[in-house]
Formats: sequence, structure tokens, C-alpha cells
Amino acid sequence: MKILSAAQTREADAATLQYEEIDSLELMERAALAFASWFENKFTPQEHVYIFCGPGNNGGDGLAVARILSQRQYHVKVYLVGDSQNTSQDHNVNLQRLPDTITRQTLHSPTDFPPLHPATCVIDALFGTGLNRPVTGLFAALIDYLNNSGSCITSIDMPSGLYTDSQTPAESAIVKANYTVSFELPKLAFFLPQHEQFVGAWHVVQIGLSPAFIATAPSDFHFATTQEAKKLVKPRRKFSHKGTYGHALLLCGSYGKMGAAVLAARSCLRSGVGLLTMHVPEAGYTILQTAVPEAMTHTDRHQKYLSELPEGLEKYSAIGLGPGIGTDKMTKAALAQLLTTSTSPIVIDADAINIIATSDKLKAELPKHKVIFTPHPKEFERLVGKAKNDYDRLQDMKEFCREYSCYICLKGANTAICTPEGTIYFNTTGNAGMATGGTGDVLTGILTALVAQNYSLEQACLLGVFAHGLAGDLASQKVGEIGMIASDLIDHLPQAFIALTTA
Ligand SMILES: NC(=O)C1=CN([C@@H]2O[C@H](COP(=O)(O)OP(=O)(O)OC[C@H]3O[C@@H](n4cnc5c(N)ncnc54)[C@H](OP(=O)(O)O)[C@@H]3O)[C@@H](O)[C@H]2O)[C@@H](O)CC1
Ligand SMILES: Nc1ncnc2c1ncn2[C@@H]1O[C@H](COP(=O)(O)OP(=O)(O)O)[C@@H](O)[C@H]1O
Ligand SMILES: [K+]
Repeated sequence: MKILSAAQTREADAATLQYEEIDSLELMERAALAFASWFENKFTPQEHVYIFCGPGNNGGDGLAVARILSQRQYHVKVYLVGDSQNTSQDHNVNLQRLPDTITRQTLHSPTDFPPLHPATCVIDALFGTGLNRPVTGLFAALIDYLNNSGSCITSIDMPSGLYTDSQTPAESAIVKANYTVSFELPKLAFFLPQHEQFVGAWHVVQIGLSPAFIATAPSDFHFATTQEAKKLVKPRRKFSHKGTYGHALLLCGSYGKMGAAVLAARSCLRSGVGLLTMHVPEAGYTILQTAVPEAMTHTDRHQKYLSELPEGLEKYSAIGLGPGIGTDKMTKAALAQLLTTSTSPIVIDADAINIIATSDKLKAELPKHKVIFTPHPKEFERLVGKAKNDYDRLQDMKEFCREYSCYICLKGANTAICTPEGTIYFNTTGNAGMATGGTGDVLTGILTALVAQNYSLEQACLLGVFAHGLAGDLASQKVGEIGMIASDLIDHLPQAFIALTTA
């Protein structure tokens, strides 16, 4: 699904009003009802709810929510902030609609701020997507006050003070929400690690914005949905055989890191590949043959490192390399040879990324439209460079992918997949239990398997990263996040693919 900018969200709003022939108040009511339903599922009417409303339509939402929650037996108090001359029309109407039974107070200075307790439920309706400058002055003082109150904060649409789709200036105060409940589509800001402390756990509630507008709106940013991932899966054919599903080659491991090779091999096999050959240093022979009997094992002449390529590279439909290989000179030479001789698509991970990062010559030799890089943030920094903030990092990623006609899966809580055209897809599966050694090696195996089966590189990235995270989510239901290890992901890959192939 697309991610829209703040400006496009306003346009979507206008298109919806026109298409449905409704007025903006009705859309605000829908938004408030959708928010209130989410809120009711989360918080009981025993809670005291303090709603802080800004001057615009975000504040208008807050006022409508106050009315609805009060009807549903919550104890609601409303706090209006700022100049009452500059309020939006829909804000004004919802203020008039507020029943007299609801206490309301205008905050003129910090001395007016109400006492807050950890048990108070704060709803932040100060600013949403209409924020157009840094938050300072009384609003900033209030935001600091809310942030330090220890109360549970739920933001309507956006944490107030956070820009929707561009870097927030350092001087802006920003609400640190526990929950952000946004309308129709998640906002770009939600996917960036630098905003973790502001956005909290985000949820999207539907308000029926025009699907036709969303479908035609241009956007470089997308997020993954289960429905889209399911559409990517190619069903197995009845009369198929192992040759139908490709032959993958994985070059992995070094002395002391043969586990990486085992993890990549096992995940590759669990992702539907027809045949798998492992090329590992000689010391890995017994390990691989014992731990992964389904894979063919080919050994390097070197005992501890990879120093050469296996013969007959052209017979492999995909090659994956990097997990556990180290950065020895001989390994670097073999990698250089691979880049110039291979005609197959290549998934490049871990130390293979580190090797390429140090050499402009190797970068120049990257075959066009044939490479997927899977860096974690540190490897990304080595390969592409250090960015000032997460927005710049996305921009740098687009430029790198365009320059080298490659794909990057920048791994993290919402792995960002970038295509050579500069389109970015954020993954939405996975959990913090996956922050443990070896889970990246599992991803390399999955992607190599999918590319070997003739998925396009883009499809492989989207489906592979989604399935990897889904396996993590299924594993967390069994073993929790704290006790999770990379092998648990492999064990849950079959279930993840079952989930993606059933309606
Ligand atoms: N399509 C949807 O998703 C729907 C969206 N809806 C809701 O509408 C929200 C957007 O509402 P919005 O456009 O009125 O903007 P909003 O966020 O209230 O802020 C603008 C106000 O704040 C002011 N202001 C700005 N920056 C400021 C600052 N730093 N410091 C001080 N003041 C500042 C600005 O003042 P001005 O610039 O005029 O001086 C103006 O008064 C959206 O987030 C969602 O909650 C639903 O109701 C229906 C469907
Ligand atoms: N907090 C998190 N939420 C979701 N996924 C995560 C989180 N932390 C890490 N991951 C995933 O786990 C994997 C870690 O990969 P990586 O850092 O390369 O591990 P390793 O090198 O040990 O194999 C990536 O796919 C990443 O997206
Ligand atoms: K808000």
C-alpha cells in the first residue's frame, strides 16, 4: 500500500468529500468514531480521559472524540490551547456540539496546566498533518509537561510536533506518545527508527478515504500488507520436479562461523528451492553434511576461508554469499571474480557487503539489475555512507540503488526495500525477538531460494522479507521474543509460507 504525504492526505480528504458528496464535518465524525472505537478496545470507562485540543482539525477530532467518549461513559475533560480566534471551522462546530456536562478549560499559560497522574489517560489532539512549523512557546511547554507526566498518551493521527514526511526541526517540541492512532494510512514518519520514542505503537483506523485517489496518487513510499505478499506467492505445480524450482548456490562460512552457513542453508531449503549447493571452506564439510543433509556440499581448497569459486557457476539460478565469510584477502579476490564472471542474480550479505564497501572498483563491477544487498544499518553505513538522519539515509539509499541499478534491503524493525527506480517499500512483519545473531543469515537463505525459483529480484525482496518477519512473528507466539533464536525462524518458515498460501 502507498504511503501518502501530508499534502496528498489533504487532497485525498478533498477528493473523498467530493466523491461521496459529504461535508468535512461528516468525515471528521467518521474519524472521531473510528478513533473512539479503537480507544474503547484499549481503555475501560473507569479511566479519566484528558483531551488536549489544538486550533485546527486535529483539535476538532479531539472535541468530537470527547463528545463520543463521554456518551460512552468515560470521564472526559477537555483542554483547549492557544488563541481561540484562529480555530478551524470544524473545530468550532465540534466545540459547540460539546455537551455542557463536559468540563472544558482554555490553557493560557503553564500555570493553567492540570495536574496529571500516571493513571490519567491523555489524548493528544494538538496538531496532526496540518503542522506547518516547529512547535514552540506555550504548546512546547505543554508538550514537555505531558511528556514528563508519566500519563499514558494516545495521539490522534500524529504525535503533535512531529512532521509527517520530512525531518522535524530540532527546535520543535514533540509528544512522546505511547500509542498513535492514525487515519486511513500510516505516515512515513512512523517507519523511521529515529521516531520510535515519539510514535510508540501505531495503529491505523479506516475512515473511507477515496480508494480511487489513493490508487492514482504518485508515491515513492509503500508499506507491505499481507494481501500484497500473498499475491506474490507462486503456487507449486502438480507436475513440477526439483528442477522446476531452481538450483541455488550459497557461499558462506569460515572457521568459527560455519553456523552462518548452516542457518542460510536450512532457510534456503525451507523456502522452496529445488536444489541447493553449499560452497564452504574445507573445515565446514562435516558440519554441513551432518547439519544439512539435504544440501550438496562443495569444499574450498582452503581450510578456513573461502578462496575460490566452484566450477560451473552458470548452472546456478541464484547465488547468495556473505554470511560468516570474513574479509580475508583471498575471499575478497574470489568475490571480485564472482562479480565479473557470474551471470546469475546475486544476494550479497554481511562480510561480502563489507568487502565491496571498501572498494570503488568492486562497486563499479556490480552487474546491473542482478544484485540484492541485505545490509544491517552498520553495513549500510559502510556501503553507502553515514547520513545525518533517517530521511537522508532513505535518500542516499535511493541514489545508491539508482547509480548501481541494484536492490537494497536495509534491515531493521521495518526493513526498507529500495529498487533501482528509487521506490521504497517498508516491511511490516517481524519483532524485536529477531534482534539476535543469525537472523540475517536466515534472510539471505530465503532471498537466494526465491531468486533461484525465478521470482524477480523485487518480488523476492518483498516476499522474502515479509515471510522472514512473519516466521519471526509466528515463532514469538511459541517462544516469545526474549528466548527467540535464529533457528526458531527457520522452524516457522513452513508455517509462514502456509499462511501466505491460504486464503
Ligand atoms: N484526511 C484525513 O486524514 C482527515 C483528517 N482529519 C484531521 O485533520 C487533521 C489535520 O487538520 P488541519 O489541516 O486543520 O491541521 P492540524 O494538524 O490541526 O494543524 C493546523 C492548525 O495548527 C496550527 N499550527 C500548525 N503548526 C503550528 C505550530 N507549530 N504552532 C502553533 N500552531 C500551529 C495552524 O495554524 P496556522 O498555521 O493557521 O497559524 C492550524 O490552526 C488531521 O491530522 C486529522 O486529525 C479528520 O478530521 C478528517 C479526515
Ligand atoms: N527490532 C526488530 N524488529 C523486527 N525485526 C528485526 C528487529 N531487529 C532485527 N530484526 C531483523 O533481524 C535481522 C537481523 O539481521 P542481521 O543484523 O544481519 O543479523 P545477523 O548478522 O546476526 O544474521 C534482520 O532481518 C532484521 O530486519
Ligand atoms: K495529534
